[in-house]
Amino acid sequence: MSTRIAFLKGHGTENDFVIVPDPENAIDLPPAAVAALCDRRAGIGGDGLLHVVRSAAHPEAKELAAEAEWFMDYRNSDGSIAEMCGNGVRVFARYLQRAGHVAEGDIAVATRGGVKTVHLAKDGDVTVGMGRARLPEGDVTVSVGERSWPARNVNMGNPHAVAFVDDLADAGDLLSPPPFSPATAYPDGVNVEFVIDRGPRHVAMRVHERGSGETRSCGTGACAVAVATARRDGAEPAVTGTPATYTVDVPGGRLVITERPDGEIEMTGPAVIVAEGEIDAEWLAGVVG
Ligand SMILES: N[C@@H](CCC[C@H](N)C(=O)O)C(=O)O
Repeated sequence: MSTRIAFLKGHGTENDFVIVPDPENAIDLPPAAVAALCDRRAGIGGDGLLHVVRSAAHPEAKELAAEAEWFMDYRNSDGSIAEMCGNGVRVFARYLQRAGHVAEGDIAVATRGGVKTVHLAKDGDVTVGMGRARLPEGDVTVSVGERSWPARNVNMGNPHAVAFVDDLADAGDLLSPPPFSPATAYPDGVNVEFVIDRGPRHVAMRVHERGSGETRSCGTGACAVAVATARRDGAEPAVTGTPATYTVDVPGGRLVITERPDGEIEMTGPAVIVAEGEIDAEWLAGVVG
């Protein structure tokens, strides 16, 4: 009889994740295993995978264990590692609540982008403190086919290029990563957001995620978009002393993002667990080879 591995499936604004609870870090998840699990036809399907591990049991998070009991070992659907996932961390917290590992209120989650505070109500939306944005200097351009746009370089722990376009359809089918220049701007690749205005402090975006392709939402991307739009609008909370709140529509829903005068960014949106089941460990071992 084959061993079975528990999993859950969840999403935040339709940015969907395979969740693998593994408190003691006992499950081997090489990139090929992650890619197989995230495969929408031959696997479970997801934009990424949330490996749920106690910080003390993970070499990358051990030193954060005193601050945060749980580590979000996030992987993109191609198996690559990313520093942070804003929708993922809200879904991760929702899972911890459902599993009885945490109660309502504020909880700390360790990520490769540092410890994040997530506010969990019993039901409803989940808010996460995303930290501060960094805005590296220098002009960046992104392209789709023959068209190019200037983009704002925003780092939310992970890299983003934010381009304002006339129409979200201008981004085309986004079946491959939009090329960018200069090549030195993003040595580890980049998430690219295409943005249009919808109204005062209200925008809509599409995103091509590094390691996952076009997704229906990206939390770090929505924060990057909010910050880039605020700067374009001349809103700089650190200078004005007034928080700036932007509504960001994504294909899978809506996120609300506030940048405070101290630079800290909060993002609020839904986080839902939709299913749970078991992975056949023999199948997984077979696909990894
Ligand atoms: N969907 C995520 C971002 C996931 C990581 C990204 N693809 C990267 O490689 O940086 C989010 O909600 O932030």
